[in-house]
Amino acid sequence: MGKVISISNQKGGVGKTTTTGAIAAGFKLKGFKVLCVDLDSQSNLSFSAGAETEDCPTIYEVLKEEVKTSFSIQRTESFDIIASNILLSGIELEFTQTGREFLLKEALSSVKDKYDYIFIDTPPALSILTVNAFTASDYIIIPMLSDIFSLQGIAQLSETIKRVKTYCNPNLKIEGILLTKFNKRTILSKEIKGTAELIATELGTSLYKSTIRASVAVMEAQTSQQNIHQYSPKNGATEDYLSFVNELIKRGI
Ligand SMILES: Nc1ncnc2c1ncn2[C@@H]1O[C@H](COP(=O)(O)OP(=O)(O)OP(=O)(O)O)[C@@H](O)[C@H]1O
Repeated sequence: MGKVISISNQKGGVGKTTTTGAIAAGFKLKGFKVLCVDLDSQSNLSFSAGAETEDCPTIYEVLKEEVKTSFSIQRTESFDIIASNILLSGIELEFTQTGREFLLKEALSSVKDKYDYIFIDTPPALSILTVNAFTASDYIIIPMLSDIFSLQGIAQLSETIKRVKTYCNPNLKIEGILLTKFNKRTILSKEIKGTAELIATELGTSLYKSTIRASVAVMEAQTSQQNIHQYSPKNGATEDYLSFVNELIKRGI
């Protein structure tokens, strides 16, 4: 039975999509069966994996129960993926029925045993989509930018996780916090790590030993629709993501 892992932070641009794609491709490289679910209506993960987002079944049709989950899965070089579509942005108003928090969990139940890991890229908001992701997940990984503004909004994220644990998914666990675009060489880096450790403790989790450095190769790989491991295997950020995958495996995720 596949483990389900949400990559989440309601702040935009912190590296959720990049981290989802890089670790999913990293786990696949190690021989695991991997599925990604793009729950962000911007469809960046779908695009960067080279998946179709128009004229094909996406997570939108799956959540609306118009297609079977298995029919929406696309096979790409990087990993299998259920793509997203811009229509997802209107879902808050469309889905008003009781039990709407469980739609994704139910949709994934029929394909869970075909995969070792299912990674969910979540939108930059604490919407019904994020609640669906948390309800369907075993773990949450929180990517965080190495700046002081990252503190903002953590209380709301923590509150949402607590509510999902109480009402929808008591076994949900925050696996850890990952510092992204992190520059070890700056004078501020120690201070930022200290702050991130404090946030982690407050959330009842820990800061990962691995950090991800900034590199132009990340954006170049996404633009050329390749995963970072294919695009630039010797790049520093690629090495960082591989050590992160190894750290996750060591932690028994
Ligand atoms: N390690 C990195 N080095 C350089 N650029 C990066 C790195 N990680 C992410 N980026 C770039 O930063 C931008 C935001 O990253 P990403 O899309 O992964 O964040 P996000 O949290 O998913 O954003 P959103 O909230 O909008 O969905 C992208 O242009 C991405 O290419």
